[in-house]
Amino acid sequence: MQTLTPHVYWAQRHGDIYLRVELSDAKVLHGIKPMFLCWTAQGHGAKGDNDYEFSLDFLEPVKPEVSHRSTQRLVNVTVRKQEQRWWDRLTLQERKPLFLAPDFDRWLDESDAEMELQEEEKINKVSIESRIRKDPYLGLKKGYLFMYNLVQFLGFSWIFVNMTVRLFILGQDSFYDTFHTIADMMYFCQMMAVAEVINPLVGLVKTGVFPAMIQVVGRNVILFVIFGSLEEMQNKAVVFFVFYLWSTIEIFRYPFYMLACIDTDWKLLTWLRYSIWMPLYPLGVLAEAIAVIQSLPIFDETRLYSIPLPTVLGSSFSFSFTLKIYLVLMFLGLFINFRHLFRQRRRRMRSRKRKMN
Ligand SMILES: CCCCCCCCCCCCC[C@@H](O)CC(=O)SCCNC(=O)CCNC(=O)[C@H](O)C(C)(C)COP(=O)(O)OP(=O)(O)OC[C@H]1O[C@@H](n2cnc3c(N)ncnc32)[C@H](O)[C@@H]1OP(=O)(O)O
Repeated sequence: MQTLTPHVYWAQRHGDIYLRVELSDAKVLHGIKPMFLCWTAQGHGAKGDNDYEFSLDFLEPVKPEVSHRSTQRLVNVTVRKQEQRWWDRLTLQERKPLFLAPDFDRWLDESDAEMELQEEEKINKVSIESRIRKDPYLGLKKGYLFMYNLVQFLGFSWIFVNMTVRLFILGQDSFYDTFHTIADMMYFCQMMAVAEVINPLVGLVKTGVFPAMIQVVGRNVILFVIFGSLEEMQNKAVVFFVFYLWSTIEIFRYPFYMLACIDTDWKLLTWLRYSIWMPLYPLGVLAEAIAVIQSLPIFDETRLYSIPLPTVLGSSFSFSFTLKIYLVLMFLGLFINFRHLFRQRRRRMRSRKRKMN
């Protein structure tokens, strides 16, 4: 038996490549690399029973999984593009291989394929919406989330505006009594923020519980344990930076969520929600780390939260040791949440790009 090349017909969509190979009773083997497909089969083609083979150097990378569907007359091969993009041609080399021809049964030009994509998206949206509509408590859930976000937005806006005005009027002096003017409102907002761990837990919002837990536990340790329980920390400038960094993101995040509750999306607000965390988050963690470091000697001196030990093991177990471990956890938490937010941003921006197309 000699190895022959079968006739291959191709067409594309934004996400897929369709290949139709004219072979019957084919037993297929294939190998695929990011930009290369090697396809071999034993089957019945134009020249009878033979080994058939072809290879393609793709114009752009494709995914490693290939799906085959053999019928009595032909083999349909679907290859997924790595990026959802229209290709100018199938192969890397400009000259089309002789065995390859357009599959006019499936052929669409770019604008028709876009229309097909939009139709599919519309159908998906309708089916998702009809599934959602089945939830009898949806209105109640959205109402609760809207009110929660509104209250948080008002709280953090009060904090942000108050601190900004005081900064303009008092300059650096405002740093030192931030805690006494802002703490009550911050206590209120951060206690409410515990709901952000509960919401995904009970399925009210579709996001991970762990990132929210890191965020809420992380902030509340700083607020209640470091600032709240040590008077010596309360008139330090670091309180200003921690509170200012926290409230800056929240005056964008909560209105973004409020709009999401009423299925509205403002481009600039979405961009701000998914972008300004990039400088703010590391700065926030840095400010929090400075607060923890400044509190270590105070905990050592006051022995607050120290655990008394039997005399053979020393006098007591200082809370500052726990805080040193916590410092390491903070940077681990920063890494986990930075990655989470980065993924959320990419997902959001990608879905926006698709909507615009
Ligand atoms: C287990 C305990 C371990 C303890 C370890 C302690 C380690 C300590 C580490 C400390 C690090 C914390 C540092 C931090 O305090 C510093 C700062 O905050 S500095 C200031 C800058 N900070 C930020 O930018 C972070 C802001 N916070 C957040 O973004 C969130 O809290 C976070 C959990 C990090 C991410 O939020 P989420 O996962 O919810 O992502 P999305 O916003 O994209 O939302 C996903 C979808 O859910 C919908 N959603 C979410 N919440 C709501 C809501 N309240 N109302 C309505 N809808 C909501 C949202 O619309 C998205 O929907 P869709 O998918 O349809 O777009």
